Amino acid sequence: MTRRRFTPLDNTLVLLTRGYAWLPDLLRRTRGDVMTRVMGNRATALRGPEAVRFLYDERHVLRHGALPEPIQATLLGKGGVHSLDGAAHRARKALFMSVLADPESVARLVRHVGDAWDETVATWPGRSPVVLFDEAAEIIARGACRWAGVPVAEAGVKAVAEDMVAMVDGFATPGPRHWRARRARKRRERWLTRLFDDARAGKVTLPAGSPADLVERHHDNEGQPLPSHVAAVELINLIRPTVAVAWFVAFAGHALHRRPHLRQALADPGYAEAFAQEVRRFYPFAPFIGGRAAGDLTWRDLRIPEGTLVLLDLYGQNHDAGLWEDPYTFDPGRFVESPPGRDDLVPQGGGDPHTGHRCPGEAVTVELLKSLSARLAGLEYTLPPQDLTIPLRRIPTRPRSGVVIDAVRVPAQSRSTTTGA
Ligand code: HEM
Repeated sequence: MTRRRFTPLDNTLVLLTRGYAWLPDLLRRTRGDVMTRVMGNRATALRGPEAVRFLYDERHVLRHGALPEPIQATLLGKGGVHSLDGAAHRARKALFMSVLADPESVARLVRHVGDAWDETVATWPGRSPVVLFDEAAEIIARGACRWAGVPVAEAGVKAVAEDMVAMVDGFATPGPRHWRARRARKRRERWLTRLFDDARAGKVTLPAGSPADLVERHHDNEGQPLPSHVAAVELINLIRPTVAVAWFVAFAGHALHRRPHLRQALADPGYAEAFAQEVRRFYPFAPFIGGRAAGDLTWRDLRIPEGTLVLLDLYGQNHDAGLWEDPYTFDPGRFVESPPGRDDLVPQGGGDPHTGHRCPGEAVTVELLKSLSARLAGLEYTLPPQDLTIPLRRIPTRPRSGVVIDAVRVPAQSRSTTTGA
């Protein structure tokens, strides 16, 4: 019996209205054997660890030309690492790995963000209620700019945080959120292009060894330095997704509200790590990734013509009952004894980050989330009545209220245990 479903109608509208449920529903209906159309392109969708290894093999799927213009003009920028293949990609990726796979560099970032958290949280008792999502974005932006070697006046940090959030928030939607995202990207690319131009003209000095300095001095696979505007895109590719960890911090606040008994356990770094992994698995963030078939391919009994958009269902895989027991239960315990398998847990893509497009920022994400979740759990606060629903139709989603916390108290013990952690 042939099960293949060809759904000839363009699915873009369904994607926009179903959000995170779109691909999981489609794969369930077609039992994983589907050809459809998205944004005018022939597309198919895969899921599971084997599919990860298939898709992240460059002989099968390439990225060049796969990114729609609205995503480049908001989330990712043009000319950056996301759209490269082959030797050009590996050379650029090495730059990111040199910054993000170096434990000392990650620890420096976590320290900067932790210090920014402690400075800011000390002001919360005097100004609560506060919105956890907004505060986390600003705190992380302050720490990330200090770490990256990007000079920002204290008064400018809020605007940087808002622009980084806007680029992420508006990439997958038409309308005002999308136009805000385009304006934010233009503004921040102009800002950082000027920084690189000034550094190259000797008007400013980037702190030696800082991420900004490493981007400025990077040479591509043909021995050429990055043009200033591409350097700006790549520096934003370090700052923007770091600020995006604020989404996970808001989700951590949501999880701690639903399961207050987990608070104490977060003082144990091993448990905090399991908690961070479960936040990344359980809560919806990146729905899927994709590229174009490099030639005519066969995946199991599915024939995929050259040029087809091949999507990997990240959200569906992180909730696949074949991989996870009780996938819709939030349970950090599942990661206490054993860390997640490389190609099982895929909130930030799969495969090997050195050779493929998997996110190079997973260590940063997990370490920041561990540190900030433990700090949050160490505070005393209440949640006033608010809308904590997480709409699955909205990409990217978050608790509608942003997680409002009130009557914040910073216990003396929490101040001494979190400082410098
Ligand atoms: C907030 C949590 C994060 C999420 C949900 C996330 C998600 C992702 C996803 C889904 C991809 C695409 C993988 C693919 O195309 O196969 C990606 C790529 C990437 N991420 Fe992240 N990411 C996060 C944090 C970070 C951080 C903290 C950084 C850097 C500080 C970072 C830098 C990058 C870069 C540079 C790429 C492009 C890699 C390439 O094309 O080779 N991300 N991320």
